[in-house]
Amino acid sequence: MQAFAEAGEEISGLIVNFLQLCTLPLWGINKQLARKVNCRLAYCICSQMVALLEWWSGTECTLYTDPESYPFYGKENAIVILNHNFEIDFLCGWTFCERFGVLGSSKVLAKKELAYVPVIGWMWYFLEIVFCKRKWEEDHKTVVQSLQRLKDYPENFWFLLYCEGTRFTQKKHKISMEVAEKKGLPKLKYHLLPRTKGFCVTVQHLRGTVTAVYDSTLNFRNNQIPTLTGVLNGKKYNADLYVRRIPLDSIPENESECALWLHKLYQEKDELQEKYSLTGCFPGPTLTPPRRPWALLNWLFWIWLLLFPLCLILLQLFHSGSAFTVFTTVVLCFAASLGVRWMISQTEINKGSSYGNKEGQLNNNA
Ligand SMILES: CCCCC/C=C\C/C=C\CCCCCCCC(=O)SCCNC(=O)CCNC(=O)[C@H](O)C(C)(C)COP(=O)(O)OP(=O)(O)OC[C@H]1O[C@@H](n2cnc3c(N)ncnc32)[C@H](O)[C@@H]1OP(=O)(O)O
Ligand SMILES: CCCCCCCCCCCCCCCCCC(=O)OC[C@@H](O)COP(=O)(O)O
Repeated sequence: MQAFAEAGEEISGLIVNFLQLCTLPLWGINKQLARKVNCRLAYCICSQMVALLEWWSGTECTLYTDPESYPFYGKENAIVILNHNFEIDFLCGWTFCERFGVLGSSKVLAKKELAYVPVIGWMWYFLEIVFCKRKWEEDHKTVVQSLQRLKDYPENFWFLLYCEGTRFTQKKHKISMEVAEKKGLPKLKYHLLPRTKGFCVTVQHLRGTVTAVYDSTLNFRNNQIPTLTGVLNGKKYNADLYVRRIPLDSIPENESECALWLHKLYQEKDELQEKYSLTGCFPGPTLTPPRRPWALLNWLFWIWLLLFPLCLILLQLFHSGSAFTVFTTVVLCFAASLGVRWMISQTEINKGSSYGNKEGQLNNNA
């Protein structure tokens, strides 16, 4: 039955991918309309995952931020900087995007491998997500081109940058601190050394389009180690997100100064994490936006549209008594379920890339 439910979820995503494909002719006629339509279609996919987190697993997401910054959230374009320690950090990010109304349009500087993940990766193609191979010589041109395209984007968007470039592991941390030492930079305890090229080029090319950087730090209470499988199994987590709004004007234009600025920011982020580990909370007031019903309604809509007819088909198949048809259906459902499991495995840190490992330096993304 679980395989059948997972197949249903995947089918809904593939239907949306197909609808996105159907918008291709519109791009030539009215590009801004095509972008808006694709934001709505992407919302249909992302919000199903948000619904799983918010409504199915009941995960609580608390926002720590100052009241003066709060009115800007969702009303401006922003670059979001986030620590990269947890398998579901992107999903917690999506939850806040949903609550501030920018879920369909949210963007990220993502590794190229994710472009090939069915449903999510294909959806990103139509959202004009910026992809990189994490090899700067090859990335520079394409990243700049992709950023330039966002200058006239018709919806407010948040552009997520995991400046650490890869998920935190003890081994990657040790290696990146050796790099820090060689560069004469202070050691970080909770973060990998940030890669500055992507940030500097994003600030440079989105200046005038984006008005602020949201320095964000995510943690889970009581040392929870959240996983996507846990969320799908209905496990409740407690996420704390600290967001500090920094006007883009205050970030240096010069590339080396901009890189130094980012290193200093990560030193401050590290101090904040130290405080969290000592006190179990972030400083300052909490101002958590409530969860909205739209993600849940969209999820229920797809369940109604797909699971009910799929169950009927399944029942009819078993009644038909044709061993071949029953066998084929079961095999197809398990194949779809395996597909979903492979997608989930993309979020697992222990199956992560070798980027940032010493051995991986020669063969970056193997
Ligand atoms: C409020 C919160 C909600 C927000 C949510 C908003 C939106 C949500 C939207 C979508 C969610 C989807 C989530 C999907 C997640 C997918 C994310 C990823 O795929 S992360 C991986 C890809 N992204 C990045 O890597 C971004 C950061 N990286 C960079 O910016 C890089 O600079 C680069 C552009 C990728 C290029 O990388 P490359 O390695 O080729 O070059 P660099 O110049 O950066 O690196 C060389 C440089 O680094 C030094 N070095 C060597 N080894 C290390 C090491 N181990 N650690 C640190 N530094 C190292 C080396 O000496 C060089 O130094 P120098 O520059 O001085 O020469
Ligand atoms: C319509 C809904 C379909 C529901 C299908 C069921 C759930 C399937 C979930 C698949 C989600 C796939 C999203 C992939 C996002 C992974 C983000 C991520 O964390 O990438 C890691 C990179 O940052 C760094 O990689 P590493 O160098 O650490 O390695």
